[in-house]
Amino acid sequence: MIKANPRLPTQVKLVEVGPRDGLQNESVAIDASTKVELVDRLTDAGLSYIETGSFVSPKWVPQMATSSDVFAQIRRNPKVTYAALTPNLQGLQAAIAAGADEVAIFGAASQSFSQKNINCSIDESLERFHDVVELAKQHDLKIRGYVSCVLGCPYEGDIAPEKVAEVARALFAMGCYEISLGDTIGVGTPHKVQEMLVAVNKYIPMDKLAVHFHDTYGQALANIYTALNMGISVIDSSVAGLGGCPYAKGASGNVATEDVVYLLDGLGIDHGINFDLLLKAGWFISDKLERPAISKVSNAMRAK
Ligand SMILES: CC(C)(COP(=O)([O-])OP(=O)([O-])OC[C@H]1O[C@@H](n2cnc3c(N)ncnc32)[C@H](O)[C@@H]1OP(=O)([O-])[O-])[C@@H](O)C(=O)NCCC(=O)NCCSC(=O)C[C@@](C)(O)CC(=O)[O-]
Repeated sequence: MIKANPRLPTQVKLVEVGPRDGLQNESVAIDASTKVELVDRLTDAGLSYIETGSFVSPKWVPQMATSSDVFAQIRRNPKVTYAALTPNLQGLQAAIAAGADEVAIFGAASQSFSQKNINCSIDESLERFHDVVELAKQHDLKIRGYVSCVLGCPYEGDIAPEKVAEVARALFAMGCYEISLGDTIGVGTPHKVQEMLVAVNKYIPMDKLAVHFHDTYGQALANIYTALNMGISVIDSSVAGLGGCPYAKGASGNVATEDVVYLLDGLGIDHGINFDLLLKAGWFISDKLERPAISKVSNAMRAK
């Protein structure tokens, strides 16, 4: 028996982004009750962190307009964190009213993506986030930070690792307890991931970083394996591989939670997920969307 690689973590936390990142780009309106059932199923499957919705402008992302209803109707497990994305004070106030356990602010390492996604420059976004963080702290809410386009931008192409490090550092200094590094358009490959993580790690310890890969070019699992080997132990993923960003044309879904769990099982890394219930949650939402999951593992298991 080959010994486990000592550099790999023994335990990984999965941040389930399916109900938010996964569904935000769906063009057909999905009713709140379907989203609620998805979140409840993910809770039952053992996910400890579920990004349940976002409080953004309904004109910009109509699919998330039902987030308050979803938060009101989910069956909460006190051990689970039900989180929401909040771009500004208005969003934060709505998230507080809805009872979100945690919030996330989301910036970008690309000037053009920042403008398209949240209608302001990177510097303006950091100023805005500062106010959000201050109010969240007053409410004892933990804040997660996202940096998008860490390995490429749909408008600008390559992004310098130093730029990613600069934005991540600013969010961390502001008070985000963890920074999730997003390959929004899924163009990254392992060496680029390494370079980017080394740059960010100059300012932020690995145990305060998470990775958020989209699988557009089929590189997500290779990138995750690279990140695990570098000491990352928090991974964002989306049940059934749902997802795509409305402001990143051609970007496909997040890496599927099912695929990540299968990888972790093969590496002997603990994750706390009930694989069978996770698969069923993925099949539930895939049936609702009337298409197969974007997950090789999910589809292979369903075909058995
Ligand atoms: C940031 C804004 C609001 C700026 O949008 P804006 O138009 O500049 O905002 P504004 O402050 O000028 O307000 C304009 C209108 O929006 C309303 N408004 C203003 N704020 C809110 C709010 N929070 N909730 C509800 N409504 C809001 C506000 O009330 C007003 O309404 P009106 O008077 O015209 O009727 C807009 O650009 C927006 O909502 N963007 C969100 C885009 C988004 O959600 N993108 C997807 C998430 S990011 C992502 O997926 C990437 C990630 C995180 O997963 C990681 C990765 O993969 O890289």
